[in-house]
Amino acid sequence: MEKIIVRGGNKLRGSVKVEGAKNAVLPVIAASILAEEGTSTIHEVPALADVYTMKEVLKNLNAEVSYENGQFVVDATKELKTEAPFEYVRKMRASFLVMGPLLARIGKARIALPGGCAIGSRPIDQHLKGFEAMGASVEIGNGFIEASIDGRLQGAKIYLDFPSVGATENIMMAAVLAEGTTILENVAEEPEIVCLANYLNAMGAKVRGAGTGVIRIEGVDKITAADHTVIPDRIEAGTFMVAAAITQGDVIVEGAVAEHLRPLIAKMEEMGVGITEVSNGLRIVGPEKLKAVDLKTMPHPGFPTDMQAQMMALLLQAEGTSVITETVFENRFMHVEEFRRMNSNIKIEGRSAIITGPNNLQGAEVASTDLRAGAALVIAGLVSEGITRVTELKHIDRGYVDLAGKLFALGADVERIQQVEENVEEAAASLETAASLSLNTSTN
Ligand SMILES: CC(=O)N[C@H]1[C@@H](OP(=O)(O)OP(=O)(O)OC[C@H]2O[C@@H](n3ccc(=O)[nH]c3=O)[C@H](O)[C@@H]2O)O[C@H](CO)[C@@H](O)[C@@H]1O
Ligand SMILES: C=C(OP(=O)(O)O)C(=O)O
Repeated sequence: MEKIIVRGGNKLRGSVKVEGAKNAVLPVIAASILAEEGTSTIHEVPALADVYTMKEVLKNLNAEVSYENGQFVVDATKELKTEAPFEYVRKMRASFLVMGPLLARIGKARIALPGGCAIGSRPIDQHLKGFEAMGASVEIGNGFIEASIDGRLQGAKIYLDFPSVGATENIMMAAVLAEGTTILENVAEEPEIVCLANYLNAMGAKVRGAGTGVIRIEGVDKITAADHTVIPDRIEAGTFMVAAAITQGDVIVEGAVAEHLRPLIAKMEEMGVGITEVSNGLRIVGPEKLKAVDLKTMPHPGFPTDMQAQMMALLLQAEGTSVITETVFENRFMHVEEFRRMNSNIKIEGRSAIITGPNNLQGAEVASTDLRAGAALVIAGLVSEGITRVTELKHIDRGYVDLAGKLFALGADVERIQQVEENVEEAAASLETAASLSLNTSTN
């Protein structure tokens, strides 16, 4: 079984470069299949498990794809197939983002129903409401969602009940080839939405208002491939900012865009962390003592849910009582049990976690429950007494390129190892898992 082993106590120093954003690149790759003509080259594409899954989804749809040295090249000019099987959607919900482009381009899509995951039930009703408003008929059966339209989608006025990131992206991609104008209200305003809109516009779409609460899309007759560079990953940047702060370190996070990180910067500054903009990113200086703060996760520009677990690790070290309220996902406190194994004082009351600190954290064997939880446990290990062993690294690999290696380069005592099992039962269980993993990933 692979583990990340952390021995706490080292202060982080130096520079770390962030990758292109996972949550921007996945919709951008999905959008690339809108192009009936030409080849798109997408730059700054991080080598993440999710990117390889998306590559398989596109290949399965009959697009020609290559991915080398951070460049993802897509030629989707051949006739596309309509189906994304459960094999992919199960590994990564973002596979569902090909539904909008397929409907727009070929009028039909059959995608496996995503189902729930560790952080919540994650329905897709808002995506479907958008497609139906544009004239598509949607049917659910046998674990699949089938959407189709005779002729072209029709522009429509659509109000989202919640500013869902995925629904905003999926509907936006469908609307670029619709007949007439689509007005999308109460949409997500995340930087990743702006990144997608910029790519769509480079391909000849007419999308206005991305980054605000209302997006207006004038349908066009044809989309042509284009080159695009993905924005830096604000969540990876935030993860290193927290790692620097918790160790009283002094780190430059290269590529961090302050504008994308306002809510995190504000909260970390309230805690006493020194943050300054420098020419190539952000410099983070961790204080000797951290102050407790309250925070609530919200859609952008509110505090990002994807930074909640990492901030919990930081708040464990703060003096006093902090309250974290998770409003975006109903079940995103799975890491609390793992933090408790590291000797921390956290109470859960409904959607809030009440943290009393500072905690005298102790190393333990803990499991990543999702990608951000995994990163947060590694961060907690950086200031724990003794050795922390983090397992279930497949989650971390969905969202971080070489997390252990990058922390090591900053001076942390961190390594990723393949541990030989100590007894026969464990070895057998591990072999079984490895066999099923290799079956699941054999297409990657
Ligand atoms: C690949 C990607 O970009 N993932 C991000 C994206 O996920 P994702 O796009 O799945 O997140 P959404 O913004 O859609 O989900 C937010 C909330 O809305 C609910 N909802 C969503 C759609 C819908 O049709 N109905 C509905 O009720 C979800 O269950 C959830 O409670 O945004 C999340 C919220 O910032 C981030 O945590 C994820 O990292
Ligand atoms: C929850 C996340 O991603 P996804 O929506 O891909 O599961 C995340 O990036 O923290």
